[in-house]
Amino acid sequence: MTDPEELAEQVREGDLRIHELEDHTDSDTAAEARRLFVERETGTDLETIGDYSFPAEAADPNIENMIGAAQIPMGVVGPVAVNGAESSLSSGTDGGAANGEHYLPLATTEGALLASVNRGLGVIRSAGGADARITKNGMTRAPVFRVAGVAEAAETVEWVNENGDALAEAAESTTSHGELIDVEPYVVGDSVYLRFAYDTKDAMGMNMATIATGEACEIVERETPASLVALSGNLCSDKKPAAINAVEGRGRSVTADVLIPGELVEERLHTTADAIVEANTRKNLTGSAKAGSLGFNAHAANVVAAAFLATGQDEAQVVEAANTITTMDAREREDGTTDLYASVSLASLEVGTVGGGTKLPTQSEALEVLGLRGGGDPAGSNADALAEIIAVGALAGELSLLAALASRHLASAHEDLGR
Ligand SMILES: CC(C)(COP(=O)([O-])OP(=O)([O-])OC[C@H]1O[C@@H](n2cnc3c(N)ncnc32)[C@H](O)[C@@H]1OP(=O)([O-])[O-])[C@@H](O)C(=O)NCCC(=O)NCCSC(=O)C[C@@](C)(O)CC(=O)[O-]
Ligand SMILES: NC(=O)C1=CN([C@@H]2O[C@H](COP(=O)(O)OP(=O)(O)OC[C@H]3O[C@@H](n4cnc5c(N)ncnc54)[C@H](OP(=O)(O)O)[C@@H]3O)[C@@H](O)[C@H]2O)C=CC1
Repeated sequence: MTDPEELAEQVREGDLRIHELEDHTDSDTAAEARRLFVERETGTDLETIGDYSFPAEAADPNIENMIGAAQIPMGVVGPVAVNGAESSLSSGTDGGAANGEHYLPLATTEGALLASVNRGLGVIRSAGGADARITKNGMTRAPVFRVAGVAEAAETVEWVNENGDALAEAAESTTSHGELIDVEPYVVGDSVYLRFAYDTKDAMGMNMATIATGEACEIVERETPASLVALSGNLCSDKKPAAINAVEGRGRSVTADVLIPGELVEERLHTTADAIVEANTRKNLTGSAKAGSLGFNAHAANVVAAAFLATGQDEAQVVEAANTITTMDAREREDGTTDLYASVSLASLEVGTVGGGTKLPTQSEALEVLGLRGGGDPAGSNADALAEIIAVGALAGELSLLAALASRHLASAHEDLGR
């Protein structure tokens, strides 16, 4: 059937359920029929929501009950200058995945954000670029098992610790890319949690890790007294603020840093290294500690969220992906002037360049702008590079916002650009 009016009427009369439309027609007609139904039920006009530019079929793996698309303005900042081949702060270190200059697409509704990140990136470029490195990589899934008590818990943990190879064989039988890196057991009374960590290469890897862990759980149940209660037991920890991700990492743990000459701070950020350091200490460190914050930064979430929306990452993971500690340090030079050392460390940045939302047409174009669409060579290098570039973007945002605060420009900037 191809008449959206007729299909909408069938939904209204209860002859068809709203999610069954794709069983009777193509994806675009189904979305149109659903839109017509919703328009009539709610007395609305959904013309703009319905005005999307990609075939609805392309979004079949990404959404159910589709009626159209939410359009978020997308801009570009940069270039982001990343010194992947050689460190600018020390010698003889291994290279990073991203190297050179990359334009970074960001999608947001917050005026002044791109201007701010752009300013920070300009300063980083003038300072010779930032270093960025992945220091840990592992996407986690932690099922919870029931045991009778502590004796069975210990028996289960012992078996797991001695049978890593059997667990890896089972888990890796479900994927040609994923590799099981580690299984960390945790016991709480009669519950056993096994935190599986995978190298998921260029995929963010949550489907991959979940499917692989499901397979490994079957052996755990067969070989130990443990009985699976839930494939995710929240020690993973996915889409919740959690200290375990901040400490142990999840996805990519990535750090970026830069040394900015004092005169550049004064010229381009209208303040001094000392003033930025004081703002960082009193705001991002002491203020965050007093607030009981999990992150110790100003607005890393702004860059992470905008990059996630632009490049098709799972937006709910901004919860942990933005978990960042920002440090700023004044480094005195022999001539008596003071440079600014600045860093961000994102503990659990979950990103991919294949799978999930990265395949959607606009998101895939945004990854193309970065030169990072699809799988990397070697596998995993594109997702590593994306993580490093986002980290440098976050560093730029921290620098610019802290400078605006130190020079008392935040309110005026948002009066000018954000209203
Ligand atoms: C707004 C600026 C940058 C002005 O800063 P400025 O130094 O007066 O700007 P400028 O006109 O001299 O330009 C400097 C550079 O900024 C960039 N720039 C400048 N304007 C634009 C523009 N229209 N579009 C794109 N880029 C722009 C651009 O790179 C430019 O260099 P150029 O290319 O000209 O050589 C500065 O005041 C600033 O960064 N303010 C901070 C704003 C900010 O960071 N907002 C973030 C959101 S705040 C928030 O969400 C979280 C919060 C605050 O609640 C968290 C917390 O609690 O801390
Ligand atoms: N299931 C869950 O519990 C959760 C799911 N999600 C959703 O999961 C999705 C992301 O899962 P994810 O596993 O990343 O993606 P997909 O499920 O889209 O799978 C991506 C697949 O791409 C294949 N692939 C091809 N080239 C590469 C490469 N270079 N590197 C890595 N893999 C490659 C892999 O296949 P193969 O494995 O065969 O090698 C991989 O499994 C998102 O849509 C997200 O919203 C989010 C949170 C929880």
